[in-house]
Amino acid sequence: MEKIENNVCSIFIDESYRNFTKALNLINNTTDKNINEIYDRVLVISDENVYKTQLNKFIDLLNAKFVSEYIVPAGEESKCIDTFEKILEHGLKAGLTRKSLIIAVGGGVVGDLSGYVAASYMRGIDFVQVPTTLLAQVDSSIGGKTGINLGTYKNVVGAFYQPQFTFINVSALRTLPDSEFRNGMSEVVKYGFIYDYEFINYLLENSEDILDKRDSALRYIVKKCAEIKAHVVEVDEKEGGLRKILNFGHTFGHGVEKLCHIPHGEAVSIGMNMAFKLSLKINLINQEYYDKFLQICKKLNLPIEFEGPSEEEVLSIMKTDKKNSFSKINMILPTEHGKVGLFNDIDDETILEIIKECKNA
Ligand SMILES: O=C(O)C(=O)C[C@@H](O)[C@H](O)[C@H](O)COP(=O)(O)O
Repeated sequence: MEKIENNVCSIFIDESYRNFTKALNLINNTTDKNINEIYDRVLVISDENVYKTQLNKFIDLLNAKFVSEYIVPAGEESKCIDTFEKILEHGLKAGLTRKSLIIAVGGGVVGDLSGYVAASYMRGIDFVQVPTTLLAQVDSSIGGKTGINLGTYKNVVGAFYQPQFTFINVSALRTLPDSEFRNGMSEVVKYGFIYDYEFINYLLENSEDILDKRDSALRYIVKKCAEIKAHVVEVDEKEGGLRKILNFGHTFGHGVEKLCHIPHGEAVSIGMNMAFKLSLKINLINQEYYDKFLQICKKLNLPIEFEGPSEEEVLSIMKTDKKNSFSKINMILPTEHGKVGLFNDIDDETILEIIKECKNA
């Protein structure tokens, strides 16, 4: 088991769930304690897909006496006020106290939702992230962004609330459907373009091993992304500055995600394409750099175009992004190899043109 630790994040990376209790003890400065000697009750929140494939294995290894489960339907629709309220009620009925623990076992939806339940229940109880998808392992389970959606407003209700730790079992990725794996690859690629351009070369050179889900490649990419994310979050936990770079691809992406009902990661690669095209148009980058982006998307089968809504509809969703201020859309755009910058002075006409160019006619 490897550990990544800084002043804000604690992350364990392993190949099974066997060392979960060891990680729990390490974080609590105890040795060999059963989970119910540390927490009076445990609530495991998960979704239907994980329930079918992995949850029993995880709960058996937990060896807890006082444990209950709450299973939500798989999909973004579960990240809503209704499910949030039902889980809180379940927590009360199950007798969860301030000395109880919530464990989120699943993808980004389960992690975001469970984290917000933990942040709100009795004004905050401990929680642990156990991400089972690539997207959750490299991104959403790290950094303490928790929350739910409100209608078309994504993640608009929530809190920065750090998990006690994130426990990543990389082998959970082996059984991940290809579409779900691709969903996470967009966020993986994002790290190369915002922070570590060498990583893009690694991804290009090892794309076959990655797509075949070879152990060493999976472990390398999960560790690399977790290290970058943990560092960014340590420098800027509440997104006052540096952390904004993680939004690369998301401002455009959230627009198409909502309107086209496509998975988050797919929307992010389409959103990164829009950001690249815009950078090219306003001469922040050259064609060669954009071609590199196109090359990696092709190698890893990441979508770069959307179908359906008009450019005006996409723009109107972009205008509801919670990162906007003073009526300006804040956008993260590529500026040089492995670097991005924040821009908020792009006029609507230019944005509309770019959205149109990314529409599959
Ligand atoms: O952790 C962050 O900070 C990120 O921005 C990571 C994003 O990849 C992630 O999708 C996040 O959930 C989007 O955050 P939001 O602030 O737009 O809700």
